[in-house]
Amino acid sequence: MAVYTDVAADELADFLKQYDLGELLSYKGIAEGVENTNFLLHTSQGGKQASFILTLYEKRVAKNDLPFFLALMTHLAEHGINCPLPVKGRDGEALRELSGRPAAIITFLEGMWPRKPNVTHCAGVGAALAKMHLAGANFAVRRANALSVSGWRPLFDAASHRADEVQPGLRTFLAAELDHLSSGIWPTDLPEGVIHADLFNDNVFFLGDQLSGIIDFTFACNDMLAYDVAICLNAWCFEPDHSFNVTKARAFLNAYGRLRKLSEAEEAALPLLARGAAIRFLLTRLVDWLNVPPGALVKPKDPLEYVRKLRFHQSVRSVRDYGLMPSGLVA
Ligand SMILES: Nc1ncnc2c1ncn2[C@@H]1O[C@H](COP(=O)(O)OP(=O)(O)O)[C@@H](O)[C@H]1O
Ligand SMILES: N[C@@H](CCOP(=O)(O)O)C(=O)O
Repeated sequence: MAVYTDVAADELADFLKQYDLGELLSYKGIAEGVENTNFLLHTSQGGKQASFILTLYEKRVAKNDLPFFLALMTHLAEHGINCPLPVKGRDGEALRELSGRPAAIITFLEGMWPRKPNVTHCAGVGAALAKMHLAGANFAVRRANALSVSGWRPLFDAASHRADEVQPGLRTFLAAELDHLSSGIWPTDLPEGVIHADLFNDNVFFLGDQLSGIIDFTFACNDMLAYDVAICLNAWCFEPDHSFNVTKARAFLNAYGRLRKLSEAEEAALPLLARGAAIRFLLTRLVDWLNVPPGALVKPKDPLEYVRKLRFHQSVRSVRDYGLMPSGLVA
């Protein structure tokens, strides 16, 4: 997250009167993340201190989708996933408005996101992702993925005229990849369900090496479960020098597969899905890189990291390159 919208102390104190959370002791903007405005709140009630996260939903979040995200967190928490819970006001509502933005308070999750993910972290994420997919199976509310194939072209159109400022040749590289991925080869018949769609290391908390919870459901939607796996391969299994770490990938995929086995079709589609996931994050990063709002407290993420990842996936021939023996083959 980041801080795009400022909230004055008296405005926040008034806002909190709608909740049973006690008195506001302090609050501060959180500089991490890029999508929404987040504040850490400390309140005091009956001599006890408590912490909460206040989110003001910004640019990429459609107001109509907010009930989906809030209901999903509640559903997942009720089905054994450690994730934040929306806090309801005295009127029973979790979603309201603050400083002209849709806003919600969620519970604070203990833990730290790993700055340097190791193999154990990757295995923890694989298990947590599979558990989330299973827990989401009977969630009735639906939300289409606005950032799947048909959502990539508008991002490209918004940024392509300046892409070569970021790296010479980037525009042509992106155009060719987009044409390839939108040429009718994107899978349509793989198992679907609720996906997180942004399970990066800054959205997964650990206490030591033990995964303690997952946050940030503002891209969650219904899509192919294997696409979520592909997003995590991108987010967790590359080194800071952008080389692919097959040991991390194997740990991640095996931990996932122990709880939810990938079908042969899902395995076969993984290189393609990983290319799609790479271009999706490349494009949103590129748009953000070129459009930092003046005065915003935000550190845009490097789009070029995803050029290198995408080139790697382009060279992948089968799931073996991700460290897995394809199902159906004897080891
Ligand atoms: N429920 C939570 N508990 C503890 N910290 C949180 C929680 N939600 C967000 N944070 C903190 O805020 C940061 C940004 O949150 P995130 O949801 O990723 O932002 P964004 O809405 O921009 O995607 C996280 O990296 C974490 O440090
Ligand atoms: N994970 C995305 C950025 C959006 O996620 P946030 O949780 O950091 O706000 C990326 O790495 O491009």
